[in-house]
Amino acid sequence: MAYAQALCASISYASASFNKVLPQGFPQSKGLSYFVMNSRANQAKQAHICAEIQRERDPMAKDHAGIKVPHVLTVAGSDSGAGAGIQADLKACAARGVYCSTVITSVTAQNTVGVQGVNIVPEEFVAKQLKSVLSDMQVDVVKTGMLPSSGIVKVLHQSLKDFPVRGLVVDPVMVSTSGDVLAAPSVLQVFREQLLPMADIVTPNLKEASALLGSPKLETVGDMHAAAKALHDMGPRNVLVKGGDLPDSLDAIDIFYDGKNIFELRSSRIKTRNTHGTGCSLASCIAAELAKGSSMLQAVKVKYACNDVVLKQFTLAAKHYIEASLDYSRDLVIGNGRQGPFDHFLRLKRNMHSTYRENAFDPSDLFLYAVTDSRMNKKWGHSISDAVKAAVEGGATIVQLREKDIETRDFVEAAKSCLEICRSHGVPFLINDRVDVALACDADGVHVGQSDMPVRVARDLLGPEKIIGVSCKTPVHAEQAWVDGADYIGCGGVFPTNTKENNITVGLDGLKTVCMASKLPVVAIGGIGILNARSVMEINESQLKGVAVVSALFDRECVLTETKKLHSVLMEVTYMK
Ligand SMILES: Cc1ncc(COP(=O)(O)OP(=O)(O)O)c(N)n1
Ligand SMILES: Cc1nc(C(=O)O)sc1CCOP(=O)(O)O
Ligand SMILES: [Mg+2]
Repeated sequence: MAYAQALCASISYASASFNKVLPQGFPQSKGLSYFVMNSRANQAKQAHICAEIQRERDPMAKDHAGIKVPHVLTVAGSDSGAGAGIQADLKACAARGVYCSTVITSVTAQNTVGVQGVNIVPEEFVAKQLKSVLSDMQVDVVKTGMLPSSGIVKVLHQSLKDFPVRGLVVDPVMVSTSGDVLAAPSVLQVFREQLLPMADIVTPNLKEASALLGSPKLETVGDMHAAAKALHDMGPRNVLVKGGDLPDSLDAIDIFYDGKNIFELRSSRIKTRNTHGTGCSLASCIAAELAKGSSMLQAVKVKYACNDVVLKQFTLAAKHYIEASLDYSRDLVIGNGRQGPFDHFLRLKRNMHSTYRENAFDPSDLFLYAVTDSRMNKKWGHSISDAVKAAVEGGATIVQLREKDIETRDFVEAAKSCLEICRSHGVPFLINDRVDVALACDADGVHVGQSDMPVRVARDLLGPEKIIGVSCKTPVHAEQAWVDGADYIGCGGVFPTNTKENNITVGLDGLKTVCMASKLPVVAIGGIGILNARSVMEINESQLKGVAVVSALFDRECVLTETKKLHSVLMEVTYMK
C-alpha cells in the first residue's frame, strides 16, 4: 500500500504537473519521469489507486461509479454581504459549471460600506475542515482567498502536502477594497516562504503585489511588469498582477507573466460601483477553468515545460466572464455603500420586473419552430400572414419572421399582423435579425446570428422580458450565448440547406457537441423536414428541444398540411418512443 500511496502521489504530482507539493520524503524527479513514461495508463489508474488509499484511510469509503465533476475547493473568508469571499467563490464556480467545496477561515461582518468585524476561525478547526474535504472529495484545484493568520497558512501548506491536488490558485487577499486589513502582517512571510512556491498562479492587485514584495506603491504599467517578474522569482509558476486600481488609466490592464513571456491583458474599464468581489471571483473562475481543463493542461505542460499558454487562456476566459458580469450588473443597486456586488448569473435584473416574462419563455416552445421566407411565400402566392396562420394552425409552437428582402415599413406591417395571429394562438413570435422591427411591433423577441447585433446589445435594447435566440455552431458560441444572456440557441446547419447561402453544415455530431456544451435550450436548424426530423431528435440530448424549419413548411403548396405532418413526426419521436 505504501507503494500505491507513493504512486498515487507521484501521479498527482507529475501528471498534474502544476502541483509542486509532494508527500513528505517523496523524490520529485522520480515522480516526473514516472509520469512522462506512463502518463496515459497512469491517469486511468489514478482514480482507482487513490480510491484504494481512500479505503485505507476510511474503511467505509466507497469507490462510486459515475461521473466525476470538476471540483474547486475554496479556502477563504465568509462575507456576510455575499459580494466577495466564500460566497463569491461559490457563485463564480457554479456559474462556470464547477462544483465548489468550502473551507472557511474567518467570518466577517461585512456589507457594501465596509468590514464591521472579523472573527477568525481557530487553526485547528480550519485544519479539520481541510481534512474533511480533501480526504473525501476528489478536489482538482484549491483556490485561496482570505488567510488571516500565519498559523492558517501553515495549516493549509501542511494539508496540501498531505493531500496533493492538481492545481493551486492563490489570491493573496490582504486588504479589502474598502481599505480594511484582512490579514496580519506576519502572514506575508509565510505566504512568501510556503504558499507562493506551491502556487500555479498568484493573482495580487496592486496593493497586494507591493505588500508581498515589500516595495513602494505600484503606479505604472512598467511597475506592474517589474512586480510580476519579482513575484515570479518567489516561486509561483504564473503571476497575474491586476491593475484595476491603476491611476489615470482608461483601460483595465492586468499583467500576466509565465516566467518567459509577459502579456498585457487590456480591456476597457466598465463604469460601475458594483465591483465588490471581482478579485475573488476572477481567481475562482481561473480555478474553475483549471479544474475543467486540467487534463488538457497536463498535456500542454508536459509538452511545453513551463510555458503556461493554456493557463493564460484560462485567465483570459475568466477575465472575459468577469467583464461580462460587471457589464451586465453595472446599474444594479444592492446596499448603500460605495461598492456593491455584481450578478454572477446575469439573472437578477430579469426578476425585478413584476411583469417578468408575462409570456415567459418556455423551452418546450422550441418544439416546432416555423421560420418564414418571403421568396418562398411569393413563389407559392402566399401572403406572409396567411403562411404564418397556416403554420400555427398546423402546430408550430414558435414563429420567426425571417424576411431578408423587404422594405422596413412593410416588415413592420407584416410583423404586426403576424404578431396578432401568434398572440391569438398563444405562440411566441420573434423577428429575425432586426431588433428595431421587434421593438416597433412589440414582438416577443429576436433571433440573431453571430454577425448580427450582439446578444448583449440586443438585451440592453429589448429589456429582460423579451426572448433572444442566437445561432451557434460551436461550444464556444454556446458558452458565449449563455454568458451574454440569450434564452436559447439555434444550432445548425444540421444538414445541407438551399435556404441559406454558404451555410456551414455541422452535422448531427456537431449538433450533439453543441447540445452537450450548452447551458441553454437548443433548437436544431438546417435542411430538416419530415424525413429526417426523427434522426435529429434521436441524438437524445436533453438540451435539444425541437427543430426549426423553413423550406419543409413554407416551400410547399399547403403550409397547413406540411406543418401538421411534421408536428406528428415530432410528437411520435418525442412522446411515443
Ligand atoms: C432558430 C434559428 N436558428 C438559426 C438561425 C440563423 O440565424 P443567422 O445565423 O443570423 O442567419 P439568418 O437567419 O439571419 O440568415 C435562425 N434564423 N433561426
Ligand atoms: C436560417 C438558417 N440558419 C441556419 C443555420 O445553420 O444557422 S440553416 C438556415 C436555413 C434553414 O432552412 P431550411 O429549413 O429550409 O433548410
Ligand atoms: Mg441573422
